[in-house]
Amino acid sequence: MSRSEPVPVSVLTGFLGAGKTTLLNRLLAEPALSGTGVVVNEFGDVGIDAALIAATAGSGVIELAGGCLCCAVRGELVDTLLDLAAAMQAGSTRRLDRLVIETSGLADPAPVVAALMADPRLAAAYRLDSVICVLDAVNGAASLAAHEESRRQAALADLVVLTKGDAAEPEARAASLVALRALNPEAPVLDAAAGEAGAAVLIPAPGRRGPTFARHLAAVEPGDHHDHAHHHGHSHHHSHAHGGTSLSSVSIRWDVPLAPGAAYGFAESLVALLGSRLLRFKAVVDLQGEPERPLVLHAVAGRLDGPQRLEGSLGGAGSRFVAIGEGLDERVIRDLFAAFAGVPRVDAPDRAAVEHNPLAVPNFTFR
Ligand SMILES: Nc1nc2c(ncn2[C@@H]2O[C@H](COP(=O)(O)OP(=O)(O)OP(=O)(O)O)[C@@H](O)[C@H]2O)c(=O)[nH]1
Repeated sequence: MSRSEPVPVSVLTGFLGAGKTTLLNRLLAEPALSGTGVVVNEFGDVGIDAALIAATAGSGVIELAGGCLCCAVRGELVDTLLDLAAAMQAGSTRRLDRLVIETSGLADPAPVVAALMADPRLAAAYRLDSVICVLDAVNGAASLAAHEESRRQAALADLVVLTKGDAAEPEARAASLVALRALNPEAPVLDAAAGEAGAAVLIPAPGRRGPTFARHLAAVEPGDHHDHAHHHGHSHHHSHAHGGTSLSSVSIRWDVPLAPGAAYGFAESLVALLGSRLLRFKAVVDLQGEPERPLVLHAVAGRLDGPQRLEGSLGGAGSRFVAIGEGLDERVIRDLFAAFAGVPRVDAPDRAAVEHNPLAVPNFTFR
């Protein structure tokens, strides 16, 4: 590809935990896709996906955490892409064959697509190739029914990759596809469980319909009462309010290596405490005595997946935990973590608990 030719871009979208990063890792391992760059966006304040992608594929990954690409960090995306284009042009960065932008699971992809198509500086350097939506065969129908973001992701897709077909009941898989078709009757569906989601996901077969201005820009029109606003709290907790529900994230960083039981126990307790209100939980954990094999934990839609391991250390960045859900109480989550991490917290609620506890030591008060 010549220096002046635009770099093809695929926007990889799909609801929280649908399997975007897992798919991307699989694609990046394909020899035909070795020249692929990645920009990954996360809702939580601490980035986890970049560590998972970098650890698996060893490719250059640019991380945009702390909000959704569609609003909170859209400006950062534009700046990042312009910087990358300038670096490729100057030859200080390897020329990419293609770029994948993995949006957060809560992002509306339409403004990202609009930025790529409408900004003349970006349009000169990049060419939007496809919008790929990852649809979870286990949780897809429920996500599409409950979340406007999920519906917009599905509606805008040129291509859908169905994930978790290996784990889904046939009824759940069929319901996900029916719900998809009601929103997007045309996009081809590749079934990852059937081995269909190879390099062709990013290198379109001749004849696969590409994105059109009209369709994408129509999807950007705010004609569907989509109310999308961010309210940033302090740096570890922010929310995403829309359509009457409020989703928020709580992020924890922890510098001291943890016992596997502490990390897993925290995750199990969080899932038990919050149930389906916990839309997503993910963690990379620096384990005591095993710095080269960090623990990876995922929960999706209130269900904890089996623990996984990374090969390679976290590079001194410490453990990171992110919970995303409805009505999260940051204080409760932090206290729960502290209990598993073995850190006593003598603060206001504990103090109240002891002072008002009928079993407390008589006349004991906090100073
Ligand atoms: N059984 C099964 N599990 C999968 C599949 N794809 C992903 N998962 C699991 O689903 C969980 C979430 O996967 P991710 O790839 O992190 O999902 P994501 O869409 O990137 O998540 P966010 O970026 O947080 O929205 C992990 O536990 C994965 O191992 C699949 O095809 N089959």
